[in-house]
Formats: sequence, C-alpha cells, structure tokens
Amino acid sequence: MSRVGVLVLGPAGAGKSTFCNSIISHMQTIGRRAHIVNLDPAAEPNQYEFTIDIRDLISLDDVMEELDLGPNGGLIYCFEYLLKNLDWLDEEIGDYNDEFLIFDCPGQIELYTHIPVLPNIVRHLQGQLNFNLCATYLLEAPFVVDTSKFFSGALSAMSAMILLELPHINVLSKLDLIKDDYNKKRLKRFLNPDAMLLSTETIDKEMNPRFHHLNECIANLVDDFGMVQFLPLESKNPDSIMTILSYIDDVTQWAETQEPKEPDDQIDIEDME
Ligand SMILES: Nc1nc2c(ncn2[C@@H]2O[C@H](COP(=O)(O)OP(=O)(O)OP(=O)(O)O)[C@@H](O)[C@H]2O)c(=O)[nH]1
Repeated sequence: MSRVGVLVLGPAGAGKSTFCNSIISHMQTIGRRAHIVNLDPAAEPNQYEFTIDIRDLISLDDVMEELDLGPNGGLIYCFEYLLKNLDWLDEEIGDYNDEFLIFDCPGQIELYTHIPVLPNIVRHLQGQLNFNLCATYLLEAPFVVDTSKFFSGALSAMSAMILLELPHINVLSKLDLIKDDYNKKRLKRFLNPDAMLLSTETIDKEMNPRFHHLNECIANLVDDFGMVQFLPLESKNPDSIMTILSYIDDVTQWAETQEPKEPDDQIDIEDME
C-alpha cells in the first residue's frame, strides 16, 4: 500500500494547525496511525508534537538573522533550501510506511499560488516517495460571508488547485464564529456557491456600476471553473472531522488509481521567474 498524505493549506490564521490537531485527535480515537509533518519554518509550539519538523533542517529565525532577510523572503529561502535538501525529507519520512501524514503548511499563500516550490515538493512526494496526496484549503467562515472576500478566497483556492494539480478539498473553518442568524443563513450560499448570483445580488449592489463588468468577469471565471465548493469544518465536532476525512480517503484512493508522476517532472524555478 502507498503512503497517504494531506496538505493543509490556507491563509495565515485560517485554522490549519487546529485542523491538523483535530485530525490527529480523531485518528487516535479510531486507532489509526497519523503524524504531523510541520513545513512551517516559523511554527509555534503545537498541541501535538510534530513527528517531522522542517525546523530541524532550517528555521526562519536563523535565516532572517544570518541572511538579513524579512519574513517573506526568509520563508522562500527556507523552502528553496528544503528543495535542495530533499534527501533530508526522504530520510525523515523513510520509516513511515502505510501511515497517514498531515503536512501543516505556512500561511503565506504565495507559496501555493505562484511560486513553484511547493509543487516541486509535491512532485517529489508523489514520484520518489510514493505518496497519494490531496490538498485541503482552509478559509475562515467569517471572512467568506463577506461576498467580495469570498471571491478573493475562492480565487486563491483555485490558484492553489491549479498550481499543485492535486485532488483538492476546500474547507470553511471557524463556523462557530458565525453567531447571528442572518449570516448563519447566508453561510449555506457559500458552501455550494452560485458565483453569478452572488455577484449580481450582492457585490454589484455595494459597488460603483463601473465595476460591474469586472465583477461579472470574475464571477464567470469562478462559475466556469465549476469546482469551488466548501465543506464545513467544526473543529470540535468529531462528525465534522469524520466527514472531511472520508472525503480525503475517497480522493486519495482515487489518486492511487492514477499514473504516478515522473520524479523529474519538476517545474524550473528560473523558468517561472
Ligand atoms: N473560534 C474558533 N477559533 C479557531 C478555530 N480554529 C482555529 N481557531 C483559532 O484561530 C487561531 C489561528 O489558528 P491556527 O490553527 O493556529 O491557524 P493557522 O492557519 O495554523 O495559522 P498560521 O500557522 O499562523 O498560518 C488560533 O487562535 C486558534 O485557536 C475554530 O474552529 N473556531
């Protein structure tokens, strides 16, 4: 059997680490072996210990101090360093066969929207380490119920889906923060959204008419893509975690039936630049 891995992606503070912890806690309850692989070189201490931790290879603090880089440049440096030292990752992952690995990723979305470092790590995990992977992309519910922010979040999720070329599950986190009945009702419209309706009924009414055509084009893009849906996540509700995990199991089993990616099918960073 091949290894199964889920990448947990999303903007800063979307609830990625909390989601990773909820998965581990659920896995412990059902007796399934799972581990967190921390890919955030600036991670804070976590509820569950990281089994594999990029900070054992390189930490953002050291890079910023030694190379005099800011946090974003430092993060890119850390990932390029990881790419040059993938044998470290191979060695760390080496012993974890037939287990479920959860890759907790940093919140800087440029990493999975337009810089090809994460896609190259994904290719390596698939091609060299025989992983069936899927991506989960978290967005906060209180952010998404503001329709313009819904579109910005949907576009970032779509761009991660296109760049990583992985089976992809969008997740709406922090549902408990939606307390008023008005937004609770509206939330349903965002789980399985009709982009055109959201644009004409909401955004157009709030914006100067000269933006209506632009709104229509963006809504059309999301609509044409036809793949933007969200699963609701209640991090303290085991049923909610179980539902998301069953989707993850389904898509990773599907991934197992696909042709393996060639290990040398790497994106050239300089080409992208
Ligand atoms: N109310 C509520 N708070 C949550 C939930 N999930 C996460 N949080 C809180 O949101 C904050 C950020 O959560 P994290 O899990 O650290 O988010 P993250 O995406 O890993 O953050 P970064 O690693 O900084 O990108 C923390 O204070 C969490 O306690 C949730 O479902 N409900």
